[in-house]
Amino acid sequence: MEIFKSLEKYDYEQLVFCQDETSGLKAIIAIHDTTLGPALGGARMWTYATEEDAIVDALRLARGMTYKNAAAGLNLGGGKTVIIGDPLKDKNEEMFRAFGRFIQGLNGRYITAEDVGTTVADMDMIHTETDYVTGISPEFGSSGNPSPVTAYGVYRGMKAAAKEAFGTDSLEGRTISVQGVGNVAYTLCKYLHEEGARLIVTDINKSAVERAVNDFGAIAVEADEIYSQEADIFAPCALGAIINDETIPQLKARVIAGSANNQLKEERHGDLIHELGIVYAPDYIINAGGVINVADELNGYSHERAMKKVEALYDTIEKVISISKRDGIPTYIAADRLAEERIARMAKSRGQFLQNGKHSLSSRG
Ligand SMILES: NC(=O)c1ccc[n+]([C@@H]2O[C@H](COP(=O)([O-])OP(=O)(O)OC[C@H]3O[C@@H](n4cnc5c(N)ncnc54)[C@H](O)[C@@H]3O)[C@@H](O)[C@H]2O)c1
Ligand SMILES: CC(C)C[C@H](N)C(=O)O
Repeated sequence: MEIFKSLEKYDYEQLVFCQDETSGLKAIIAIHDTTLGPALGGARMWTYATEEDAIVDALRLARGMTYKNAAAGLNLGGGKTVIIGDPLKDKNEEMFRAFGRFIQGLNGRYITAEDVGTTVADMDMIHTETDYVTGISPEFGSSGNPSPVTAYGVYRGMKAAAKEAFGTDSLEGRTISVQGVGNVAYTLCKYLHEEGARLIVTDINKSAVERAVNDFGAIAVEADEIYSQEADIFAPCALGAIINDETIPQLKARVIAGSANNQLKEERHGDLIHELGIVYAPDYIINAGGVINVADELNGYSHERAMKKVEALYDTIEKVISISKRDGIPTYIAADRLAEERIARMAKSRGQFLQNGKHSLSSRG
């Protein structure tokens, strides 16, 4: 892999390799763009088949955070970490503390949080070494687990997308197929069930499926059957690249609205679903609830204030759909425009982020 070529492609600022033999830490921090502020993005722990896969994932996810944070109106840039390892077997305290020291070494250019495979407890361990971590335990004045708030944002965004497709935002009686019923999707299913939606779920983790079946009367299907279900809405809430050449022909849903990052395998898949008349709620718009919630810690966390902002993701999805219709472009391009225009406007008034003093994270316990 030609690393500098990969960085040049989307103008990444920095790629940091973190290695600590004692704890087994092997992590890659990608900082995409700090025009709007320090790069905030979660740390994903995953068993990557190759180091190249890990680098590619870190880069893709970091760029996604630049767009997510910009479109959400946050004064934050985009970054992400991948930690190479099995979150069920390879975690230890020294690993997260070593990672925390690497973050501290970046002096505020990167702030971390949870992502797939990491938890509030992991963030607390990182916090013993650095203040540049969010989503730590509420006892520190922090916002805790971002997943339920992400779920609320997805629920709100899904309603806005449903309004476009069906003329009403009520989800009562709608059939919604949910791929992956982990941290975010469990709470999403709760909202949907409470509104009277019919749920079809799948997960490679059988106990996650059982929980959704028992708690919400969901119908369980095999992992590869989820795309072809007779559903009104498809909610991808597992991993990325699931909208692709194999899955698009199977889809019957008129709306795609879920929490997973990087849902389109390639941009052309966004064009394809647009041509098919599917209303696609762009991933980084609809799943911004978690980052909006953790970012609120930088102002001294208020759950009420954060939830108000997350509620407004309904309006952001409506705005993206209206740009898409006005300009005759797919929603993923409309979302990119929203984010890019904000970054360009701010770039005129400020250059690269510099940590020039303190922010309110420094005053936490
Ligand atoms: N947690 C957040 O606040 C947040 C915020 C924004 C975006 N996201 C994104 O949302 C997605 C879900 O996040 P989460 O925190 O709920 O993660 P999670 O790990 O708790 O849940 C993901 C679930 O998907 C399942 N899964 C994995 N591969 C699958 C497959 N091929 N088929 C079916 N199920 C599969 C896993 O077993 C797991 O139960 C991720 O893409 C994440 O990046 C999460
Ligand atoms: C900052 C975090 C809550 C990030 C979250 N995992 C996301 O992808 O948006």
